[in-house]
Amino acid sequence: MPTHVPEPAPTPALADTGPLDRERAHLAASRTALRAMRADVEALDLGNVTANWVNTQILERQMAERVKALADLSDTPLFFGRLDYLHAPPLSAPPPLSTPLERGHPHEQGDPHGAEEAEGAEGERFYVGRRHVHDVDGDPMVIDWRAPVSQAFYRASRKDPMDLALRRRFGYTGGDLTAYEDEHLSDPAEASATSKLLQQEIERPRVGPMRDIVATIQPEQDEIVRSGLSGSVCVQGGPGTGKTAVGLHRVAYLLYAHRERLARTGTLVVGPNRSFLHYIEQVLPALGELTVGQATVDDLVAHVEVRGTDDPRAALVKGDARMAEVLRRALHSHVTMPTEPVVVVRGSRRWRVPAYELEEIVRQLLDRDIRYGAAREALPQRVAHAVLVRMERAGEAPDDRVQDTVARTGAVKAAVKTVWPAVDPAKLVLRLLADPDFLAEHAAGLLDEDERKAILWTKPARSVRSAKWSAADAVLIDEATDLIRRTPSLGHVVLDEAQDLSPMQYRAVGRRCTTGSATVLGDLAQGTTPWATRSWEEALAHLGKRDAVVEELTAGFRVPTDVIAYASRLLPHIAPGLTPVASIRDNPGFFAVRPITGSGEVVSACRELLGHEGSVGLIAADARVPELARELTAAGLGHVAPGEETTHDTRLTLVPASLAKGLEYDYVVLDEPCAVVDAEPDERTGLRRLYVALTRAVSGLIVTHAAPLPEQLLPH
Ligand SMILES: Nc1ncnc2c1ncn2[C@@H]1O[C@H](COP(=O)(O)OP(=O)(O)OP(=O)(O)O)[C@@H](O)[C@H]1O
Repeated sequence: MPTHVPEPAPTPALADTGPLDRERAHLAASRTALRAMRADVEALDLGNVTANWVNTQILERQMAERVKALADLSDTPLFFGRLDYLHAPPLSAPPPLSTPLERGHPHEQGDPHGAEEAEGAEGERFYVGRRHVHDVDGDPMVIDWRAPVSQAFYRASRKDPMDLALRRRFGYTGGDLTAYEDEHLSDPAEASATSKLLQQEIERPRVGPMRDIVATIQPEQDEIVRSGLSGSVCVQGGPGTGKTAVGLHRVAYLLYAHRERLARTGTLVVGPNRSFLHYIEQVLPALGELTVGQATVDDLVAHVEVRGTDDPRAALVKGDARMAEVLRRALHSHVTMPTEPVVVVRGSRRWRVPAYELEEIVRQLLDRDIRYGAAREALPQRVAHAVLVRMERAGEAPDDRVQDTVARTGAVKAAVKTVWPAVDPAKLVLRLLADPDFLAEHAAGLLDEDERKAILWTKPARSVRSAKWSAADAVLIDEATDLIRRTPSLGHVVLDEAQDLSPMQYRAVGRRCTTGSATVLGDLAQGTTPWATRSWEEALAHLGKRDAVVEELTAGFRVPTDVIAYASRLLPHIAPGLTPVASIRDNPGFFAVRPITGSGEVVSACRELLGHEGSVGLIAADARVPELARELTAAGLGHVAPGEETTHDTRLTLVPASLAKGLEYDYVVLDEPCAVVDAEPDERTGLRRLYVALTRAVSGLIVTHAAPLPEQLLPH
């Protein structure tokens, strides 16, 4: 959470302390009301609600979560905006609400705006905040930012005032309300001005993990945040355009609007690595959402222990979508057509289903779009049914219990075992990677000889346990697992830094939201894997979300103008055709490119930047990290690794370039661009890695280099 909120610059409105005092009084009253709401939940006697032990446990857990969600965090403003409507807002459908605990209070149920009249006779006034707060009579004091009535706070403009007489933004210092800023959007005489509070929020020094942007979501971001649950959205956006922020706020919005459904099906945020997930993990809890899962793609497919690595060539082939077909063929090759009849003995009679009829049953199952495992389970019943038909023809009247019994007879079981054997997904992949003939047979027409050679193990593993599985192998096992048994689908998945996923990884994520929707976030220019996404259309097809709407964000909230202009010199070489980011930061930031003669000067640059407020990152090619760590330590500069907590005294993070993606620091020292480029297998990937590293700074960047700079960075 943010630990520092700067004092807003005085605005004309500040001169009049009367209104500010009234707003402070409303804040104090809202805090009291929130405390009362919390006390109400704590005092709930569950014994009266349910006599069932399991239900009590569930309710207790929900209650604990709700109590947590109702916490009044002293440094988090309870509301950040006020809306005075000219007229009563039009009625719109309320978001569906479920259990009393989720609803929180009966007054949240029947209120179509997400708010009743906030201040009765005073008119239609709403305070917009992180969560809904009501007084003892159930009248709303703060409206959830996600409620329909709050939308005008984000979207209203002079062109479309959305019936607002006034939009007021509040400025805070710590938890204290210290400023406000008014816009009378319907007043043609009032000139439009950029919001200073918005600018201050954007330029606030970064400390610690990512924070929410709920007070300053921009209209184009809000459109994505509030897009419906049924559709998938893909957001292409350059560094710092708020993709991650938008994705997280979208989950929060969807959880509000479809709480019951998503509580049942679940939501998940997928990020590139642990340090990134750690960086973003506080955003949703700060918005009162505690139930969203977080995982890397590797976590999702963790069927085996990953102890091996692939060379890029092997990883490229293993990640190719053609592997899905290879696996499908290999799996189905286990099904053999029956050559023997099944003979079931019951009492004195023998019932015989001939091979050709069994073959017909097997063919029907193969033609149906059902999983291998489900078909295998259906087969004994089908065979038993064929037996029953014969019994009926012979004048018997067997019921369904007889069919079950027949399905369990040794004869039927033995036939199923031969015709449709159980397959272990890891063993299937093991055989493909270990047995050249098996691979050649099922990859015929799909993979050429070189490709097959690239993925075959030179030293074939003997067993699933002893195999040195790679991350790409685990994805193959996940695909095979899904071919055998359908992976359950979640209600919504947010996929961040998507551009780095292989087609097979997209498929792995896609099968976790087959019946749900997805928010896909990424930047084609930041793709640094050998299989990096070339087009969103293609990626969405692998994900199974062809119908997703692709949106582009181009306004940059992170990187200062000079720095983004410098980094954008790389764009024609790494992603021609992409729109460069336009920084909306007022502060031009600090930017220097320094030729140096030794690592000591890198340390000096860090020391210099630590003289400013906020976090500092030293980003370097992975191989240079140990040497730089030694230099920093020798110079007495404490530092942490990404994912580790910075402290007041240790604000410096030493970041291997491979982990910089998605992260940001107030000030960055970028060590030796050439080394960052050279560490990658090809120049384009190297330049993309450099682009990522160059775009992590919020307030200032120093590039230090002893070797010449990559020529693509020189002015054209
Ligand atoms: N509307 C906004 N108001 C204030 N800050 C914002 C807004 N949108 C984004 N930001 C801030 O800008 C910074 C960059 O946002 P974010 O990390 O979501 O960008 P990104 O597009 O995911 O970047 P990258 O491509 O580098 O991963 C964050 O500090 C975020 O909080």
